[in-house]
Amino acid sequence: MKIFTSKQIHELDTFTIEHEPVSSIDLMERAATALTLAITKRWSQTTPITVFAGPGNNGGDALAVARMLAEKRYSVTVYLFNIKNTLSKDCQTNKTRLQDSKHVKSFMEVRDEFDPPLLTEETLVIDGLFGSGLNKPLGGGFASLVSYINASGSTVVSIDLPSGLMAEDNTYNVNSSIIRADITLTLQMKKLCMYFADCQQFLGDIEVLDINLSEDWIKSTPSPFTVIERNNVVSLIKKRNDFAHKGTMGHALIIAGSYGMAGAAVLATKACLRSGVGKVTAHIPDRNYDIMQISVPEAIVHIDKDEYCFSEPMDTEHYNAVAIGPGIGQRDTTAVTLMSQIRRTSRLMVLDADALNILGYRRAWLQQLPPGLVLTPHPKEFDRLDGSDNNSDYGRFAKAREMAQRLQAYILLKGHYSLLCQPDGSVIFNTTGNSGMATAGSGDVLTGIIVGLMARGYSQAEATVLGMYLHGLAGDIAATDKGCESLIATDIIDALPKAFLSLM
Ligand SMILES: NC(=O)C1=CN([C@@H]2O[C@H](COP(=O)(O)OP(=O)(O)OC[C@H]3O[C@@H](n4cnc5c(N)ncnc54)[C@H](O)[C@@H]3O)[C@@H](O)[C@H]2O)[C@H](O)CC1
Ligand SMILES: [K+]
Repeated sequence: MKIFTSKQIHELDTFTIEHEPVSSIDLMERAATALTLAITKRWSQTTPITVFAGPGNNGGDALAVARMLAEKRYSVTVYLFNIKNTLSKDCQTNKTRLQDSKHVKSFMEVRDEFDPPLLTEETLVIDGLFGSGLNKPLGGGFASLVSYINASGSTVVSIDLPSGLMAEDNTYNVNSSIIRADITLTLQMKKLCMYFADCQQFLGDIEVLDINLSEDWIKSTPSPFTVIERNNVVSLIKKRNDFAHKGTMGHALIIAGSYGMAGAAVLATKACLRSGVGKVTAHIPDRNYDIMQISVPEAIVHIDKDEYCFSEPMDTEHYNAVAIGPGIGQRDTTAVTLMSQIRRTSRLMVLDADALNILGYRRAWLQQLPPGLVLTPHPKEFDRLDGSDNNSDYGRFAKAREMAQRLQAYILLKGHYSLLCQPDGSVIFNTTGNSGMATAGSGDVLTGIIVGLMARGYSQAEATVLGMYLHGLAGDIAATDKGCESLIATDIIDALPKAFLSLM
């Protein structure tokens, strides 16, 4: 599924109007009908409703919804903000239609002074001030109105977007000038901002309302941003050959776990074994030998000459893919060894956790990275790699996208909607996973899955897409049994078989 920018959605609108064909006022009526249905499904006629409409088409939608609700005998009070004395054409038409309707309890057009009405916890506020046409953060009277609505305790339904929220980049927005909706009824498709964690506080629950915008346009218009769907993942899965043996199913090498961090190596290795690969070798310091042998009897264990940490690069020719990082620590010896290991490895490689921290603290080394690496940072690790802090989620997304192009790397940025930035500038958002997966070791499991899939014969792009989807799906399956609060990384590994099976 593609994600389009607000500019593109506007083009989609225009295309639909020309080619369906449908007049723009009838398209607005269609949107309002869907919005009204979504509201009447949830609230009965006894709910007092206050509608705030802006001067553009978001306001036009709101006025049409107000009329439809009033005609269904809801008690509706409407404020239309027309400060500049210009309404969009369809907003103007809907203003006239509303004034002609006999059922609206009260309608007021605000030109300058405005005394906000009493809003109580019983009131349902319909927020149609601004949608995808917002071009800068709200200020002045609109910002005050937004703060007033937010403080009212009323339930708020936002049309298309919470007013004040930009459809894409909210880096420089002002939180207090954005509506905090309980429900956002968004038209046709989710906007880019809806995939970022720092925007969730404004969006509430999101329902996407289909208003039948042109499928031809949607199919034929490219977008660098997409959302993984189940069928994309199912089509990636490789069938196992009936004559397969462990020698033909790939051999993964995992360099992980310094002294005191054996668990990271154990988790990555176990997850890797559950990912369909033939063999897994774990390279660990001597002190962790017994732990690994006992915890994962299926693994081959290769011991570092150092008792405590990763200190000597390995010959990787016998392996199909290599993962480096979970729990390796950040000692200077390990840092130097990491770089020589990267330089001498020609196999597909995933770098995670401490491998990324090492690079984050020695950013000049980034220039020496070969193309084609998979990097799996969480937000903090990415900020270190990028040498910045306080990134907004949009900012981090934009920088990760740029970095993936510059380094020709696959950067999987972990989060609620994990996203994969590819060397060609495309970005794929994941939709599986839950808050229970924000737990120690969860990332080590993901690394194990990805290296297993790469060793098994998947490309970097296939392994990261399939890996992040499976990891989230296994987390979702585990959460149905363990709940988000109690979920631990091992539960994700234990649910991997069911996750795989559900895709077969
Ligand atoms: N394809 C669809 O999804 C459909 C969407 N519809 C609705 O239309 C709006 C977008 O309408 P548009 O007129 O383009 O923009 P807005 O109503 O969001 O606002 C435009 C209005 O606001 C002024 N403005 C912009 N920024 C600011 C600001 N910071 N402060 C004050 N004023 C501002 C701008 O100058 C304009 O006057 C979409 O969200 C849907 O709700 C259609 O109805 C159906 C198809
Ligand atoms: K809105």
